[in-house]
Amino acid sequence: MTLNPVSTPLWPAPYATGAVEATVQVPGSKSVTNRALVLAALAAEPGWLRRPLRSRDTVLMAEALRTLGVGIEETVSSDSAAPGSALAGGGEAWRIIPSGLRGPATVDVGNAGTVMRFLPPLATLAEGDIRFDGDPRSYERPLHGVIDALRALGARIDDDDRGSLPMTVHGTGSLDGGTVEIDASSSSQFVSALLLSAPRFNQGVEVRHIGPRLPSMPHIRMTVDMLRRVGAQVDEPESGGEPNVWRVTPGALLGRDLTVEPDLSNAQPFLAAALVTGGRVIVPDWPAHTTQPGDRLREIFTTMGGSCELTEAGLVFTGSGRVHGIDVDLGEVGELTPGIAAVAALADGESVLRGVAHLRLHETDRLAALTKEINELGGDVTETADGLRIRPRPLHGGVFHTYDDHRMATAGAILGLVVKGVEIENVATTAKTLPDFPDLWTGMLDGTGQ
Ligand SMILES: O=C(O)C1=C[C@@H](OP(=O)(O)O)[C@@H](O)[C@H](O)C1
Ligand SMILES: C=C(OP(=O)(O)O)C(=O)O
Repeated sequence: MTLNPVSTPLWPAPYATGAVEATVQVPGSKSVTNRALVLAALAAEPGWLRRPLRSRDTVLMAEALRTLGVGIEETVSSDSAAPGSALAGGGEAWRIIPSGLRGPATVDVGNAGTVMRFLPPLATLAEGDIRFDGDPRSYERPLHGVIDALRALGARIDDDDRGSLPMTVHGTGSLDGGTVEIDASSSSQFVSALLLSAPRFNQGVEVRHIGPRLPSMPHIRMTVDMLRRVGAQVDEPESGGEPNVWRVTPGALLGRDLTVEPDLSNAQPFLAAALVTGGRVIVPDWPAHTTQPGDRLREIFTTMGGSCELTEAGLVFTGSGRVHGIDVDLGEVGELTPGIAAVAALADGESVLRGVAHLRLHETDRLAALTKEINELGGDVTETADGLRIRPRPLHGGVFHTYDDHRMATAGAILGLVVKGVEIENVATTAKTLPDFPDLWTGMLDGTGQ
């Protein structure tokens, strides 16, 4: 793929004049919010979603479900909070009222992997034609695993033999389901997509992953965990099942009252700020137990020189003033790669990031984009077959292009904290999962930024 930097407004990344000391309330998880919306839409009764993430990806998901007939009411008042819940006293909640899914409809997936992969299985349960379209990049992102699997399970899909978007699912109101083999080595979301709607397939589903290694296992665990919480019966490898095989039994889903955890992958730049400036950042409401891949940051950023403690106040992450290189397989936590690469470029030794070849098909080709942009600031990054080799060099200011990738923008902001004169092109792309990023970032730096 060729990377074509575009010219959009430049955001001067704030430079930290000292150690960052801040408490940062991180908005809700994209991955949890979008799974919860799908499960609530498929439930047999209404449910609540509290502290949902409101970002481009989740609003696209909510809009798509509304287009298919699901009621999603937004409330921003203390009345919406369950007594004693984290929101009592104010906050935002969505009430989700399932109804018969119906077309014809057009779903805009934007560039949201969760929308383009999780909704086609649900669309097979709608009556009528559901057309899927999205950003130009969505045409390039892999979808064949979902399309081929749904066809094998009884669906009719018209994609002009592309195996990608745009496409139309000819929904008939039900899907046979059954056993299907897929190669999910390019995206774990293929597996999650099939499992999430499977309780509503006539025979449920048995998904057998037959390809090489499967990325992002914590996200598949999240899918299984959230399915079980709404009453689905799931057999999976990690509770004694066959390796690479997941089974979901058909059955009705419960409408639940769920409070969304902070997005731990979006906590990454803030923790990185403490690491690279030798400061301290507290992220309130860090869950003690979670399936989110961002929880691995506690270990990864500790290896890279920080230390952390889970306290009543949240996760307290402290930098030591030293940043170390790391040799790590990020296959399970690929979405953390851009932020880790940025920190690695500021370390005292070389880093090797492995197991993330599939990032070439994320929002942009992240391996190419990180290599190009860090090197243009004076860095020494090379692509390997499955990741990056990063040799820290003294960096200088310049424009950091983002290629419509929210995690490129936050990676550039991390560099800008300690490298004067970094300008982020199109910081607004952070709206994909964290529209508040520029404000949260400058707020974090009150007193230590310039
Ligand atoms: O299921 C999910 O919510 C996600 C799974 C992962 O996708 P891949 O397995 O395609 O990397 C991850 O990178 C993405 O940000 C979110
Ligand atoms: C890969 C990502 O997103 P998506 O859900 O679009 O795959 C990401 O958020 O890093």
